[in-house]
Amino acid sequence: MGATLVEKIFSSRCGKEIEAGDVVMAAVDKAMIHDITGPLAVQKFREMNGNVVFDPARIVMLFDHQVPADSIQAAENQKFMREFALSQGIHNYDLREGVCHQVVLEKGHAAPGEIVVGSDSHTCTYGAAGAFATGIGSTDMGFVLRFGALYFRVPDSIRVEVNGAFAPRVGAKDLILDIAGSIGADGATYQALEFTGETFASMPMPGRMTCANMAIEMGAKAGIVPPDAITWEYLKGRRPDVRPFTLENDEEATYAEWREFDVTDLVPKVAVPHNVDNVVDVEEIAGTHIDQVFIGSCTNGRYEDFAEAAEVLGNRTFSDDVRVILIPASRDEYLKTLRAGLIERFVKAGALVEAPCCGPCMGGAFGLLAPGEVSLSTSNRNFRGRQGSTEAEVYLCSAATAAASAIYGEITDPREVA
Ligand SMILES: CC(C)[C@H](C(=O)O)[C@@H](O)C(=O)O
Ligand code: SF4
Repeated sequence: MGATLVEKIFSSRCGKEIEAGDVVMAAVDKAMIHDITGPLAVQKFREMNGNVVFDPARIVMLFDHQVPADSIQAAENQKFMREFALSQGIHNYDLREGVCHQVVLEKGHAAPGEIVVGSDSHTCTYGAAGAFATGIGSTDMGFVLRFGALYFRVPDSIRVEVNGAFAPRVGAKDLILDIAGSIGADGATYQALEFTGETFASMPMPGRMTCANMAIEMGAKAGIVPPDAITWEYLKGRRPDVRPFTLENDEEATYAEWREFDVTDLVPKVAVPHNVDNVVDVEEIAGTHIDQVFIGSCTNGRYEDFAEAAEVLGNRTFSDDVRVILIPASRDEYLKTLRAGLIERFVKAGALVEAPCCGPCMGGAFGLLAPGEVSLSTSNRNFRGRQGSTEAEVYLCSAATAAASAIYGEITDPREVA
């Protein structure tokens, strides 16, 4: 019998043949905690009589949701977490690097075949690097901090096969919105999405991250892209301890479903309020007035997103009627964007460029919307209240669509901006 990628990973980690549906105790390679969920996980760890963490080198701690601290409570949480890291000898911790998921990948904390957990739902992003990565709750994380392992019910997989080449100004975000629209916000609950086909095989890492990131928006436990030359190239220098090896699904693997997409005729897509699977072609809602544009987050806050936004912007400026907030997802991405001269261009065009953090993505630190306001955002969630008032609206799109719309103050098809 053949195995899916996820079954292969669990079989290899558990040292015996594992099938979807099996419940196994598996060791984790890395565990990620952040400023918001970390304190509760530490509390749970202590309640389990935790004194010393299982392995400080396998814990990654990052601050991103409320940085710099935006309230006394946030400052207290961060102080508490810093002290915990120091007392436990956790040195993979940083207060300045940026959005946790981007930083985990950049620092090589996730590699093919590894099992990585994080106390954040978008931990599934690391499937872009061929890892089985999933978000867990704080009680589970307390257990992981203590024992370095966790019970998993091995998910079955939906094979998402994508073929064709993208048209100009159409890319990974449009694809994953299209997939979310078709699978539905709960269409992959407790399953894994295995992203295959020629489109993924030629997709650079940033696009793979965007797609794996949004697996959870369909309810999936994980999203995974089979590791290939692109993955190994990305890991070069980040993971000197890992040598390339083959990790692929078997021809005869059993999938819960097999879905096929072709991007040849794909057009820019937008998820309209208030659900991620309310997906329409941009032209259907072109002209919708917007108050704020956010380009950033673990979904689309990478240099490539800003480069595309800059291409669309050209020598224009952003509309005076729109607050344009741009936040590179990490210091590395910020520096790349800075060195390319894009930050200066964006600032001159009227944007606010902030230091790496989650920003307005979940209506946390800043960039909140007033009742009746409309946001166009490159992030991953648009439910009511996500970016401020429950009476506000959030639309989700690619960086190209966000930039085009920011120029005109209304939702605009990026293909129309010559
Ligand atoms: C704060 C955290 C628990 C949350 C998550 O788990 O995803 C956040 O990152 C989000 O995107 O909503
Ligand atoms: S950028 Fe948004 S989705 Fe990503 S971790 Fe931060 S709040 Fe969650």
